[in-house]
This record gives sequence, C-alpha cells and structure tokens, in this order.
Amino acid sequence: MVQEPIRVGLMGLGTVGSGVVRLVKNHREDLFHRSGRRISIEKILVRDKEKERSVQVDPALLTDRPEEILQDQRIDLVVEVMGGIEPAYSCIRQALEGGKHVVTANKDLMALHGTELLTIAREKGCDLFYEASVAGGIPILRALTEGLSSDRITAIMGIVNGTTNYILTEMTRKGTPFADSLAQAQDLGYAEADPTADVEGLDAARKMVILANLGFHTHLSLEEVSVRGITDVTTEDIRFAGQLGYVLKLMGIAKRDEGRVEVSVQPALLSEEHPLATVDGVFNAVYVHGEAVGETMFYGPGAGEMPTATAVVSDLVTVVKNMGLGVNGRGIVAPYCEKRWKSSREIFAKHFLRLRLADEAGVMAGLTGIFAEEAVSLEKVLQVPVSRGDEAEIVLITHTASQHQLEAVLHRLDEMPAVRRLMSHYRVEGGEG
Ligand SMILES: NC(=O)C1=CN([C@@H]2O[C@H](COP(=O)(O)OP(=O)(O)OC[C@H]3O[C@@H](n4cnc5c(N)ncnc54)[C@H](OP(=O)(O)O)[C@@H]3O)[C@@H](O)[C@H]2O)C=CC1
Ligand SMILES: N[C@@H](CC=O)C(=O)O
Repeated sequence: MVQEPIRVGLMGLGTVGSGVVRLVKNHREDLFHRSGRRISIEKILVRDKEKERSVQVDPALLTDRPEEILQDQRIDLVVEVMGGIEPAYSCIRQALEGGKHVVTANKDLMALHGTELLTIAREKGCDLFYEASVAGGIPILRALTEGLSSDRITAIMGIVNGTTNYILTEMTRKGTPFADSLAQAQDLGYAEADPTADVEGLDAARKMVILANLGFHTHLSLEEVSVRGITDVTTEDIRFAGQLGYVLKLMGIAKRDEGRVEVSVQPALLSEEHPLATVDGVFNAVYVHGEAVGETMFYGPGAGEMPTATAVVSDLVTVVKNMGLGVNGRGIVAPYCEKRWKSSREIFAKHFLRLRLADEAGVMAGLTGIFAEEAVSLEKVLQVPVSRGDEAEIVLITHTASQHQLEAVLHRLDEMPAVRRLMSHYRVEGGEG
C-alpha cells in the first residue's frame, strides 16, 4: 500500500525556510528511505507574497494567512522558521493544541516559553523539536537528550553565536573594525533580523537557557541569566589577551556543582590550549562535561541557510519516524531538578583586568595591596606603553578567585584615586596552573 505523504506547513521562507525547501527537494529520495514517507510542503506562510525569493517555489503554495496552515486538517506538521515571539508563539500553541507536530528553529521562543510549549506537546501526544535553535548545524540537543542521557552533566560551555564569533575572529585576525565585521555577518545571513540580540549576548543567552534546561533538567528563565555582549570589546583588549596567551570569545557558561547552577554569557578569555580557543568564524562549538563521560566537544557551523536547515529537516525526519512508531511526544522529559543558583561566593574563575593608573611612586604597591587584602593573588602582570606621560597602563591576570572577591577588588579600585580608569575586565577560562 502506498502511504500518504507527510504534509508540512512551512511558516517562514527567509534564510532558514529557503534552506528547508532546498533540502527537502534535493535529498528527496534519501529522506524517503530514512523516514519511510514522502515529505510534501503543502503551504508556505510569508509576510509578503510578492517578494522575490532565492528559492523557486510554486506561487500557489504561498499564503500570508497563518490559519490556512493551522486550520488545514490535512497538515500533519508545522515547521516554524519565522522567528520572534509573535505570531510564532500563538501559531505553535495552536498547532500543538490542534494535534499537529511542530519543528522550530526559534530560540527566542523556546528560551521564553519552551517549558510551557513542551508540556502542551506532551499532553497532546505531539512532538516539538527545536534542534536548530541552538548552534545551527550541530546536533547538540540530541547529544544532550539521547547520547548523554545516561550521564549527569556538570558543565556546558559554548561558543553559540556565529555572528559574534565571526566578528571577534575578524577583529583578531585582520583588525577589521566591529561595524564592518557585523555588516559582513549580516550579508552572509548569520545575524538575526535585529542584530542587537547577537552583539549584546541575548541570542547566546537564549541558547544557553535551552542547553542548561536540557542538560540540568531544570527550569531556568532568561531573566536570571547574567548577560554581557561584545559591544565594548576593543582590538587592544584582544591584542593584550594574545600577548598573555589567551583568545577572546563570547562564551556561554553553564556549570553545576552539587545541584547549584551558574549560567552566564560574557566575552571571556580562553587559554590558547583550550579546545574552544580555535573555534573561529561562524563556527560554534559546545563543550560538555559529564560526571561519567568526562570531556566531550561538539563542533560545526552555528548559523547560515543550509547548516540550520539540516537541523530542521533532521527533526522533521524524527517526527515522521515517531509517527510510524506511534510514540510522538513520549520523549519529552519534564524538568525534575529543583532550581538552585550559586551565590557569588560559589562562582570561581580567573580574571583579566586592564587598568589605567597615575604614573606615581607607590601606586603599584597600593594596588597590589588591595588584591592581597582581598586574598586575590596575581598570576601575570604586563605593563603596556601609553601616550600620556603621567599615566601608566597595566594588564593583569589573577589566580582563581570567587565572583564575590572580584567584586570587592573592583569596588576598592574604583575608590582608589590613583586608578584613573578600569579599561576592561573579563573572566578567564582554562589555562589553570
Ligand atoms: N539565520 C540563521 O542562521 C539561523 C536562524 N535561526 C532561527 O531561525 C528562524 C528564522 O530565521 P531566518 O530564516 O534567518 O529569518 P528571516 O528573517 O530570513 O526569515 C523569516 C521569514 O519568516 C517570514 N515571516 C516573519 N514574520 C512573519 C509574520 N508575522 N507572518 C508571516 N511570515 C512571517 C518572513 O516573510 P517574508 O519573507 O515575506 O518577509 C520570512 O520569510 C529564527 O527563529 C532564527 O532565530 C536559527 C539558527 C540559525
Ligand atoms: N544569529 C544567530 C543565528 C543562529 O542561531 C547566530 O549568529 O548564531
């Protein structure tokens, strides 16, 4: 008996949606063999039906009315690649409540409403997959939920935003100014429609919430994550970090010790030996530490049309296979670990500080005295030349100290008259010893 095809309603035909159309067409036979059904894109929701498209589609498939997909009983599965919260949230909710399976690439939405939507999906016996929402083409969500499902995850650290990694790589390698590198990332289709979310760290924070919730089986919300982007990173910071043996990356850091978690996004220095240090350009990588497995790392393109479409269409294949087995929605695990945040006394790291000082006798002694009194020892100190004769600049790296100790030092430096300016400070990961 010839089975009916799986009927898909595609919401969005931009960068990712176009990739989905291309992949479904180009890998048609493989997808059929792997999923057991033909995949047919029945309708495509767009904002502007007249717009010129980079991919060829039958104009009769285009609609600007979501209900044409949501109320079509023949459609089994909705692929949401519009982005943003609304109308994506209402569409996905309505699709699930109507018994349609959903695949989405929308991290904004999954970071904000993921737990709620997954609960609806489970109750309705529907699948809701979102592999493409984190790290584009890297199957990291599947690694956490399947490959590492026997382990207890203690750390997830990642370069999870392709746009900022591209910008920082261009600044490091070629000294390309921030604005020019951002424009290139936009032209290449890596950046969000509003790139503020990329450069201010919010996009990475959304992904870290998704990763931490899956890895730690808890329910953390976005507002609780400490977020700092790359807009104040300078080429000097990058250069001095390099002189000390470090590279600067926008890092997502999620760690769990004895049930207490920390999650942050910040530009951080990585030792040149750290496995994440060589991840350049649009590439992403996620380093996962598990109690039993130890260190693992997942690497690949974090954004762009075809890598992201690969993740979306792979989710689609899983939905179709689950339909064949009659197990849709069963793989969704509800959060079962209590949420307990670390205090600032429980978060430990080394730190990089760049300070502009008055060039006077006794200033260095006063400065090192502050670090000693707060029990923060110094690992490396570098004096750098400055144009003003009455000023000196130093760059230093501390040994491991708590966040609380660092804040005490920064507060006291702020009150020390000879400290003219704190030029920059970053957390340092790796390079212990
Ligand atoms: N680009 C990337 O590399 C990656 C993107 N993602 C995520 O994938 C999703 C899609 O991103 P991307 O393809 O880059 O986005 P684009 O801006 O390129 O495309 C969005 C598409 O959705 C349509 N759309 C948007 N709003 C509406 C609306 N209100 N009603 C109807 N149609 C609408 C647009 O229609 P029209 O064309 O008519 O304007 C467009 O076709 C986002 O959630 C993004 O965060 C995830 C990983 C990587
Ligand atoms: N804007 C995002 C796209 C993928 O999620 C990024 O640059 O990583």
